Amino acid sequence: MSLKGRKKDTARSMPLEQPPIWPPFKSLIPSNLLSIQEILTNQIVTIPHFWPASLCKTYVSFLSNLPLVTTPGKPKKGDAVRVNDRFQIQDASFATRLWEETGLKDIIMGYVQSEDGLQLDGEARKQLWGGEVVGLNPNIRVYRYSKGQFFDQHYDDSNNVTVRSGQTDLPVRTTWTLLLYLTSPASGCLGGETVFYPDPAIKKTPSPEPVIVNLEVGLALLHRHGAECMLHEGREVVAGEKWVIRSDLCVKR
Ligand SMILES: O=C(O)CCC(=O)C(=O)O
Ligand SMILES: [Fe+2]
Repeated sequence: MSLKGRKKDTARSMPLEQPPIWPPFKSLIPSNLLSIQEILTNQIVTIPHFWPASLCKTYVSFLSNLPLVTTPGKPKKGDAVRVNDRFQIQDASFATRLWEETGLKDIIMGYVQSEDGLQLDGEARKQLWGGEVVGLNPNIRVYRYSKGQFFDQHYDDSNNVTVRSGQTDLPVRTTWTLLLYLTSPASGCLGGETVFYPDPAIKKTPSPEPVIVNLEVGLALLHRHGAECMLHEGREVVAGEKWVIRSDLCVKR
């Protein structure tokens, strides 16, 4: 499919809002016990148990009190249909905390590497993440999908943003989407799986089976976006509520 005319997940931001006072990251498991699981080569990985269930629960309670905004009825031309409630904030400080204080930086950068996960050397790591990773997109999005809500098929764009590094603002580019699931069937949420649709290896031949990522409390899902993004969707929630925190991996420009 050509890049033109693709349905996009646009993330128009509303700056000037005061960031929330996010709860502290309690009871995280040590980063050397986290692993990167490959779901689809070069496209989708997961980090199981990235957040413990207790922290996810704390966050769902906290996020429920934020001013979430329900999707405006009709999407703008070229935008995907997203039917959910969203809170969006430019919060460089939270993005840095999420990157540095949760073990994410350690495992993405390969400072720690568990035996049962994806093993990468420096070059392979750079190839996979699309450059030299420097942190997370300060554009933080929180989604709540109630029964009947979904995110229709779309592609995620790569964006040029800046991340704070010490005293300077670094020009960066987003390369992978980060989705952190806070709910799952274990917490009463049914449906809502994130589904990816691979293109056929040879044009005009049947497409491979979709890749379904099931919700798991505390699981982080990362998928490549931009020009090599796979068509994907958030399936309709059929019971309970699906809560997700979204950011993106950023590499140096
Ligand atoms: O909620 C999901 O499972 C998918 C979210 C998504 O595709 C997005 O944020 O761009
Ligand atoms: Fe997406």
